[in-house]
Amino acid sequence: MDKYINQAKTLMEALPYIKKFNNKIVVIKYGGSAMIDEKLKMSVIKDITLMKLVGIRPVVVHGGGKKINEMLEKVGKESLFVDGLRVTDDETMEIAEMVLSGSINKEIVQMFQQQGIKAVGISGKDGRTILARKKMPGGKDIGWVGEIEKVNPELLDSLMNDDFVPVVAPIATDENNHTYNINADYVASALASALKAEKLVYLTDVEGVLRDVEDKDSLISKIAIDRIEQYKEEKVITGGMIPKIENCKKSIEAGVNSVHILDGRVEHCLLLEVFTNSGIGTMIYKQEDNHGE
Ligand SMILES: Nc1ncnc2c1ncn2[C@@H]1O[C@H](COP(=O)(O)OP(=O)(O)O)[C@@H](O)[C@H]1O
Ligand SMILES: CC(=O)N[C@@H](CCC(=O)OP(=O)(O)O)C(=O)O
Repeated sequence: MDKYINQAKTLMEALPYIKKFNNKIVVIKYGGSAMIDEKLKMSVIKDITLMKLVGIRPVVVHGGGKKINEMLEKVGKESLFVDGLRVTDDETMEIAEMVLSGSINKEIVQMFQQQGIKAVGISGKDGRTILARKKMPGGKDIGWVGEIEKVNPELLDSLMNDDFVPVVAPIATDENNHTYNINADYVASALASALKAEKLVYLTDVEGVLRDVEDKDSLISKIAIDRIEQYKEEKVITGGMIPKIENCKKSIEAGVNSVHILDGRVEHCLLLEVFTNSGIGTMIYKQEDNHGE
């Protein structure tokens, strides 16, 4: 009996959130480092399924950096990164596209379909959803790494209007049809901004932004966007966290209501974040909100 009372209580707690998010777009960036095993992957998909069933419009952007590293290792290639971005030569580009658009994208679509949810997998190439140009971080040439020039949300809108969950791989083309590898954190942020999403959630393999990466108890639960540069200079934020946090800032500035970095390895982290008051992970906010840190 107690079990049912508790379930009813949980449902009552979630109801205002269900209403608040009805028909709103939530962009979920599912990072490769949080794709650990089948059980955990399915648990993320089930949470997104539930969000969809209560009327939220989820858009999934996935990464797959870890799997690309594994495939490169198989062909004897080392993975090199500059500020969290993969140095992408011709061969790396080919492998990255095969892994992201071919393998991971279709696996996620298949998992949604197993849950009875309509899903379509695309990359930024499809419907010219993402137009890219070459990115040169600090003037450095790191190969076929793209910067997002423009998002055309037409295809995503029609998929959502037809009740599909769009699943997006972070690959795009430029005007000359060159293929680019784009860090999925940038894609998630650009789509969230273009779609005027209510929420952008990054699922990764850490509790959130940590003051000390080695100490999981050093979580910074709230970060004002004007503190980000300082954290970068102090080397609190390094590697794969750089693209994530820079993009959180961009989305907040573009009007996305809230941006969160969560540990995708925690079961039901998405439900906890979306449907309860007790947020987990790190929330990025605008200075004037005066949330305090
Ligand atoms: N201050 C920080 N707090 C948490 N993680 C950090 C921080 N600075 C760097 N990182 C690194 O960022 C990684 C997450 O980025 P990344 O590996 O690219 O994940 P994803 O595949 O989810 O995009 C963490 O595993 C951690 O090693
Ligand atoms: C340019 C660049 O860095 N592209 C990324 C794309 C995949 C990605 O972003 O995967 P995660 O989200 O799992 O890190 C890469 O090649 O790893």
